[in-house]
Order: sequence, then structure tokens, then C-alpha cells
Amino acid sequence: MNHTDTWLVWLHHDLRLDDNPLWQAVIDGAPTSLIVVHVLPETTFLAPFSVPVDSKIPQPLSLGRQRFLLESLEHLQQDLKALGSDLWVTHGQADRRLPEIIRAHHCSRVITRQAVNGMECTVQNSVEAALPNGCTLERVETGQLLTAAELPFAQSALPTSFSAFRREIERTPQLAERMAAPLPAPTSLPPWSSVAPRGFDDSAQPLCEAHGWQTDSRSDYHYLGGEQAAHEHLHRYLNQIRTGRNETTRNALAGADFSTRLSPWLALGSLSPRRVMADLITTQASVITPQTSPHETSQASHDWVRVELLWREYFQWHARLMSPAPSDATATEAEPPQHAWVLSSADTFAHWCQGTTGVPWIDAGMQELAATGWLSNRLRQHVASFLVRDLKVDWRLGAAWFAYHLLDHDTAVNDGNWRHLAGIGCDSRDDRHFNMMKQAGQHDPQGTHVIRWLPALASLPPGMQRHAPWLSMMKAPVEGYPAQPCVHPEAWSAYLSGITPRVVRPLRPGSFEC
Ligand SMILES: Cc1cc2nc3c(=O)[nH]c(=O)nc-3n(C[C@H](O)[C@H](O)[C@H](O)COP(=O)(O)OP(=O)(O)OC[C@H]3O[C@@H](n4cnc5c(N)ncnc54)[C@H](O)[C@@H]3O)c2cc1C
Repeated sequence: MNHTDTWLVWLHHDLRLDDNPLWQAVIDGAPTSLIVVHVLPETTFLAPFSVPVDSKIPQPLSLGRQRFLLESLEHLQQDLKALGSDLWVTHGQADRRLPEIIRAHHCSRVITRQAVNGMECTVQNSVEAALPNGCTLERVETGQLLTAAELPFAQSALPTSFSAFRREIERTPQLAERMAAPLPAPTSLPPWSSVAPRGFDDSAQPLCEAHGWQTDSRSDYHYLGGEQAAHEHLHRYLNQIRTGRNETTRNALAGADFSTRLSPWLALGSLSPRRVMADLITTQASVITPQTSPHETSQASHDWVRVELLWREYFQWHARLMSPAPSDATATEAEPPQHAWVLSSADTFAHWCQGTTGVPWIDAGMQELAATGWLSNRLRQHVASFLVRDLKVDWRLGAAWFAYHLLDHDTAVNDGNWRHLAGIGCDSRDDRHFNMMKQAGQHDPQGTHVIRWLPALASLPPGMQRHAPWLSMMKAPVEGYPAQPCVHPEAWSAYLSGITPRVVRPLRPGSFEC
């Protein structure tokens, strides 16, 4: 090592100190100075969202997503400063911006996370291809429960269903033994390169305007970005397990703690899934008392969270399997030709996005998503099923809208779930076509959730009429709400027949009248 050995850590969705092997790689290599960079993609500020012409083009971020990212970066910068380092946030095309920085600061090595999804791999490969002579790029696996070496099968032999994946992961040795212990946060880092800028440079300044965004006051939970907030939230959740609180209510629609609410921090990497899993296992073990058998404890204490984290893990591996190899700088993710990009239904798509389909169950969900950047898992499933199965719109448009708004957007997880619901890709199932009236009646029998997000419907009496206002509208339309639903499959009628003695003549299934 010579006296001017500068390394660059290129951060993505790994905005944390705890359990982050990138820092271990730096500590092991002991460069004389370090630059830590986060590059905001060039499309970040291109809001408002417009219908994408190509699924490979990255989306802009909604103001809600920008704010969560901003808070996460600001907190990370403070944490890095406390270790003698810093953070440089810039904006632009990574495969141009990074090689420029690397040349200007004579960096000899770039440390970054092993890319997970296709677009991230492609960008990473082109950054590597553009590096000046003498600079190398090292990919470090981080952000998953297991590394490729810890998997019980070859990466290329990933099971084609989640159930088979889970069986493989849970067979002896159990996940707890297979998974490496989380790494502690570093206590110091090599000094900042004396000539490198710090903080948000001019190109990244527009992100700071996102401080002005506030989540809707009807939201049950206000997310705060950053590692500290993530750990505080995790500890609160684990305390609920210790004190025996919190039954499994994952199917709820509203409330601050019916599910863990960890997803936004996991998505940006402010929290490591390995940390969550390890702390969960330890906490569950600690609540076994002489009166409680291990079996009862495992039943009662949030085993479902372990399963959900395995779903996340499965989708990450699936995305990695579909991504171009590191050596291929030009390849892009392969998409099966039978699922071509369809834009013919742009109007219908626009109604779905804006929450004006005339189907309150869907519209309430879409209004909540846009106003808060979050949606319960149940409603995500329903609005996705409705778009793909009832409105027959290409799933990638829906995934792009979710990507624009979701604070927890994670390409591998989002695309994996959309594919799953659309009945394609890994673990595809064709029975994911939800009957919206059945679901609405089951989960919101009084229409309470619906009027929270669609106050115009509060004039209708509690019950299924709030889910089918077009029936009441035969007398007088509800002001401020569409008079007819976009689509009214015949199968809904069975769940509405109690409202009115005669069933409204159903529109042809799949016909769009927006
Ligand atoms: C169409 C659709 C799109 C989705 N897009 C995303 C996304 O972009 N990012 C995202 O994190 N989740 C996504 N999900 C999964 C799920 O809805 C959220 O992870 C969950 O609602 C977040 O709340 P929570 O943290 O309280 O989760 P919990 O239910 O408490 O689960 C704990 C963790 O497990 C993981 N998890 C939970 N459900 C799933 C799932 N179905 N698939 C994979 N991992 C899961 C998440 O990391 C979550 O934080 C999507 C689901 C659907 C149906």
C-alpha cells in the first residue's frame, strides 16, 4: 500500500453501519483515506410520474420517497462523521459520475454491494467497465439473510417455488445456524480524503426540498428515515414480544402495529434483515418460560415474521438469478417475450393510479398509497389483482406506480410480488384473482376504511353500500365520486345482492368505461 491509497465506498440500499460487510472490507484493506459516495439516479427528480415507455428506465421518486431517503442519508452522514469519515451525496448517471470522481481522487478500489436486480447489475457492470486502469471494483454480499456460500443449494438451482425454498432453508442445519451472526458497527473508519467534498453537492441539493413533504394526517404511522429510528422501532417491536403483546393481525388494514412496519428501513438498508432475524430468534428464545413449551412459544411469537423475511430473501435470490453476470457490461435482464410491454390501456391505468376507478375498495387503497407512501399487504394484493386481473393492465405499469410511491420500494420484492399476483415468473399461481366485493365485505364490512380515504362516501349508510355506491347512485349520485365503476365483473353480484332487491345489470367483465 502506498501513502496515497484512497478507496471509495459506493453505497446503494445499504445505508447503515450495523451489520454491513462493506465496512469490514474497508477495515481489512486499511486504505490511507476513504470516500463514501451515494449517487442519486438521474431520474430521481423527474416527478411527476408519467406512464413509462420502458420497464428498464428507472422511475422518479415521489416526494414521500425523496424525504425518507433524505432523512436516511442525513442520519448516515452524522453517524459516519462520528467515526472520522463522512458522506458525499451526488446526482447523475452512476457510470459517468463515479468514474469521474474516481479519476479526480485517484481511487484504487471501489467497494460496493453485490447488485441484486437487473438494472442495478447493468449499472454496476458499466461502472466497472469505465474504471480507470489501476482501479478495481469489489462486490460484497450484504442486505440478505444468507450469502451464496451459505445457501443449502447452488445459486443456479434456486427452487422454483417459495415453499420448496423455505423447506430447503429450514432443513438441518436450521437457518439460525446457517446464517452468519450480524457484524457489529465499526468503531472507526479511515480518514476522509482531504480534497473530497462532503455532504450534498450542488447536483443533489434538490433532494433537500423534500423536507417539506408531510405524510397525510390520516396515516397511522409516521416513518422517520435513518438507522437510529430503524433500531428504535425494532426494539419497540421486540419488546412487544417480550411482554407477550401483539397477536398476529397481519391481515388488518389500518393501525400502527398490526405488522412489523420494518419494510422501509429494510428496503433502504438502514436495517439489516440478518439483524432483525437474529434479534427475533434471540427474543423468541428468551420468552420461553418453564410454563411455556418451545412449541407454544414458536406458535405464539411471531413465527410469521420469519416466514415473511424468507419471502423477501426468496425474491432477492430470484432477482439475482435473473440478473446479468458481473462480466457482462451490456446485457440487461431477460424478460420472457410473451409478456411484452402493453400500453394500450393507459386511461384505465390512470384511473387506477388516481384512485378514481369507481370501486371504493380500490380507490381508498390507491388514495392511501399516494398520500402516505404505504399500504397494508392485504390492500397491495387487492389493488394489484384488480389492475392485472380485472382491468387487464400490464403488471409492470402497476409495479412502476408502486415504485414511484412506496417508501419501502425494493425492486426485487416489488416485482416478485407483482409477478406472483399476475401469475407469471417464479412460484406463479393463477388463483390470485380476488373478488373485490367479497374482500371488501370481509375486511371492511361497515365501509369504515373506505370513508377514511374517500370522505365523499360518508353520506352512504354503513355497510356494503359504501363499497358499491353505484347501486345507491341509481337514486342520486354521490357528489365527488364516479357514478359507475370501471368494471363490474358478474362474480361481484353475489356479494352485493343483499343491498338491493334487483341486481344491477353487470357491465361486461373486462369492459372499461372510465
Ligand atoms: C403487489 C405488492 C408489491 C409489494 N411491494 C413491496 C416492496 O416494494 N417492498 C417491500 O418491502 N414489500 C413489498 N410488498 C410486500 C409487503 O406488502 C410488505 O413488505 C409489507 O406490507 C410491509 O409491511 P411490514 O414491514 O409491516 O411487513 P411484515 O408483514 O411485518 O413483514 C416483515 C418483513 O418481511 C418482508 N415481507 C413481508 N411481506 C412480504 C412479501 N409479500 N414479499 C416479500 N417480503 C415480504 C418485508 O421486508 C417486511 O418488512 C409488496 C406486496 C405486494 C402484494
